[in-house]
Amino acid sequence: MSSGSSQDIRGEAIHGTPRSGPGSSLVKTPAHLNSSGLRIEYAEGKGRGVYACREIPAQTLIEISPVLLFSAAEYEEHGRHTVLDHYTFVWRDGHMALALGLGSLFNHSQNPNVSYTIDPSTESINYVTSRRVIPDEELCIFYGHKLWFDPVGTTDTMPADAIEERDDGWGGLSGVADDEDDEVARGANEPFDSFADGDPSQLVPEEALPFKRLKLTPDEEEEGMDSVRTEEAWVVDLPDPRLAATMLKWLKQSGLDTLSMAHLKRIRKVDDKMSMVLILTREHPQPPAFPENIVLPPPYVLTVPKTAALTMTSLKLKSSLWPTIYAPRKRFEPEPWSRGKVRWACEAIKQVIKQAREAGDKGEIPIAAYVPVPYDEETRIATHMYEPISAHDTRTSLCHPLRHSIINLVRDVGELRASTLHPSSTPTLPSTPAFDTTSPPHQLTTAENRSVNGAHYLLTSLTLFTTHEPCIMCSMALLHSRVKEVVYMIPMEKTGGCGSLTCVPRLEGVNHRYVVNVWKDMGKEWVEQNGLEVNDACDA
Ligand SMILES: C[S@@+](CC[C@H](N)C(=O)[O-])C[C@H]1O[C@@H](n2cnc3c(N)ncnc32)[C@H](O)[C@@H]1O
Repeated sequence: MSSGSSQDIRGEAIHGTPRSGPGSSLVKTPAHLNSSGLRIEYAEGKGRGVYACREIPAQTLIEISPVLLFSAAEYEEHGRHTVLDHYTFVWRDGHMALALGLGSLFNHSQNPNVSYTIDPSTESINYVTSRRVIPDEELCIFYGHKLWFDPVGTTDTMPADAIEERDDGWGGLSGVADDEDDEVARGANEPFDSFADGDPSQLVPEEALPFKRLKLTPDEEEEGMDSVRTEEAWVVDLPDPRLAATMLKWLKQSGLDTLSMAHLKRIRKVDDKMSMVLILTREHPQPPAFPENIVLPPPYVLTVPKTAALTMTSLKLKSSLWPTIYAPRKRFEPEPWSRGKVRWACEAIKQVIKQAREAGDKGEIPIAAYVPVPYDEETRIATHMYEPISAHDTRTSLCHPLRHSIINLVRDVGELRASTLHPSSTPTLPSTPAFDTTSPPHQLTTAENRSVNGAHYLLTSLTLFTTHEPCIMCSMALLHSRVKEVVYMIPMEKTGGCGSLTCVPRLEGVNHRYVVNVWKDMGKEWVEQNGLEVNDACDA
């Protein structure tokens, strides 16, 4: 597993000296209490292995193994000269790791039925089935191409390049998918059907989802003074504490009591000295003028925190500038997904790919977007979405640089919903091509306008799937549309507004944030084979 060169030790173990390494079959295998229906058994020519006692659906979390970490030096000096060399692999920061529990007993297969992700925060590895596993089937992971033993198993045909590079230890496991990296699961041959069976109400563990959710809010918040965000405000000293009530009343009446300072306490008391923060200088560049009956010293500018304190440490730091409100935020807790909902997403992804391919066949840029009928009944009723809607890119056919699939779709969905509320208001829906330039739009009456109330561009509560990452323009349009969630497949390094170039819903100050889910990386080859490759400068 390690990248050491202790061939002799490996050789001894592989060829089976009892108790000297993996593969000794002189000892009975222990029972295992793992509740996922796994057992340990000898696997012909491989030593112990992990087997399924019953059928296990795809994407089931079957084991969480804590790991023991060794420093690189400790490992180099001791570990690698022992049998541990068969079991340890490269972790992060140069550490070596030994999986406890069942983790060290999964054998290698070229066609694995189990994938794994490391979780550095709990120093553990999660093992998830990448396809349906039948009773008594051996559960195997993929160690990588550089093996240090001769793999056993009919399907384990070694690629030539792997044979050449064989003595590199458990290099493959150094490629364990790290949840901070993108890879979610292996077994990419069945990318969209792994959830086809199993209980639809069963919740899917985060690491088994076929997409990765982008974090929209930072976890760490201002734990050092240099990271505290500040701005300037007008402050006045109150020589007489009784003036505080009069001033508060005046602030309210004069409209200076704005929400932008809700994170600050109005009054600061240091020893006997009382001061009051009045207004941010960006909102009021000049010092506010007090009414004649209130006699106070002139206001002065002071640096104050820009936001509330999320942690006790930041409260202490911020309050040293000005008393600040403590408002611990719930960490970003993503909504759990059930197998049924993942299945729904897989179907939507298949649809959007189909639409994009068809667009490509017609000579358009092969990018499409799709809003399926919402998964749950409640949202279907609330949104009036009983038909899926899709749109593709029409920049080529309409010779118009703004006809991106998402812009087309936002308009189509919005208009469909507006027409559901007011059938007379939008007579030509959904429009294909998405921008019908021939028929003039119906002019809404004032009353219609009021009750449609933005429904003609709103995607509130809906999930939008797109083949390619939305560009910044489209990401902004999605923000205005109040879409709930966006799922995309192909990141757009040069133009993407949902994680690549920037992440619009993560920007400070935006008044709506939508969830962004990035489908697991299908690889460049897959993109090419499916006709979804677009010019680097193109965006969705
Ligand atoms: C992490 S251990 C796996 C558990 C091991 N079979 C045991 O009994 O402890 C890795 C070792 O298992 C053996 N092994 C794993 N997969 C194998 C395979 N496909 N064919 C042959 N040996 C295998 C090799 O000896 C390897 O060094």
